[in-house]
Amino acid sequence: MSAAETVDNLPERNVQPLEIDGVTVGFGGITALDEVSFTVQPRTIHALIGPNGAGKSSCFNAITGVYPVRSGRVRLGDTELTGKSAHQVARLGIGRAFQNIALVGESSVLDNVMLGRYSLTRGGFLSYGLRAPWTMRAERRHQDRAAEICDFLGIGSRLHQRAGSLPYGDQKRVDIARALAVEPTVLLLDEPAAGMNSAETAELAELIQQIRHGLGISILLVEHDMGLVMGLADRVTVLDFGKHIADGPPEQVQRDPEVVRAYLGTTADNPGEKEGRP
Ligand SMILES: Nc1ncnc2c1ncn2[C@@H]1O[C@H](COP(=O)(O)OP(=O)(O)OP(=O)(O)O)[C@@H](O)[C@H]1O
Repeated sequence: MSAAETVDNLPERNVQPLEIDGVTVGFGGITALDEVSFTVQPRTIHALIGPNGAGKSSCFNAITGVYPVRSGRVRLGDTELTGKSAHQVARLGIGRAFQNIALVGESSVLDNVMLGRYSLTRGGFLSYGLRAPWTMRAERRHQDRAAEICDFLGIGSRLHQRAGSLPYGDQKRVDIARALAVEPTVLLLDEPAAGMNSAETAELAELIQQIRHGLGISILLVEHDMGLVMGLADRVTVLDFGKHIADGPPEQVQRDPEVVRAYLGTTADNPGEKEGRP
């Protein structure tokens, strides 16, 4: 491992706009995202909403290099993310917490957060396996940073507990800590409030604000809990059937007739039923 991989020498990061520009994603005959464009401005909380099957997850997967894009571009400032692997995208500053918490339940909180940290090292697990002294020094510094992130998220006292033994809300924090461990300038949160009660959701809202203000990064949020979205987001982008249908501040978007139709949409033949939702 080279000195460039030590914690102090991680690249300085400016928080840049994340630009999704005319992105199309498809699977065979299905167009999951159809020339979608929007920009997440630095240090804002930006929500991406839409009914089931609207293309929100596909959009996250296109940004993070999990799904290939058929056309269009994803850029972070001047840096091209299009066509990069998930690992490269993480290294370039995009952290992602998943809808279904995917922690290694038997491992400690610290070890789970360190999984995010390894994406910052060129050699990854293999170089740690060799256990050279400089590698071990670097690992300690990465562990210190992981512990700092956990402290910031209020789980500093849980570092050595089994991740799987924690209450749901704390497991979500570990998941977010792991995403923050890549030192992102943009954090993608995929339905963070899913499965939470109202008290947990209120705590989550506070946590998201704390991340934005405390770390000064941008947050792109996919969420079905409209109370959370409207209370938190600076800007909201709405998708429906893979298309971008609205964009603006929450109070404007929730009055938009296109958005109301997408959520409450009825067909003339079948009033009261949603139009062809899967
Ligand atoms: N891997 C895939 N293979 C085939 N079709 C897919 C795949 N991923 C998504 N789709 C299809 O793309 C469309 C958009 O799905 P996507 O999961 O992106 O929507 P979503 O807005 O995230 O929905 P939800 O709110 O239900 O999670 C749907 O028709 C879905 O069936």
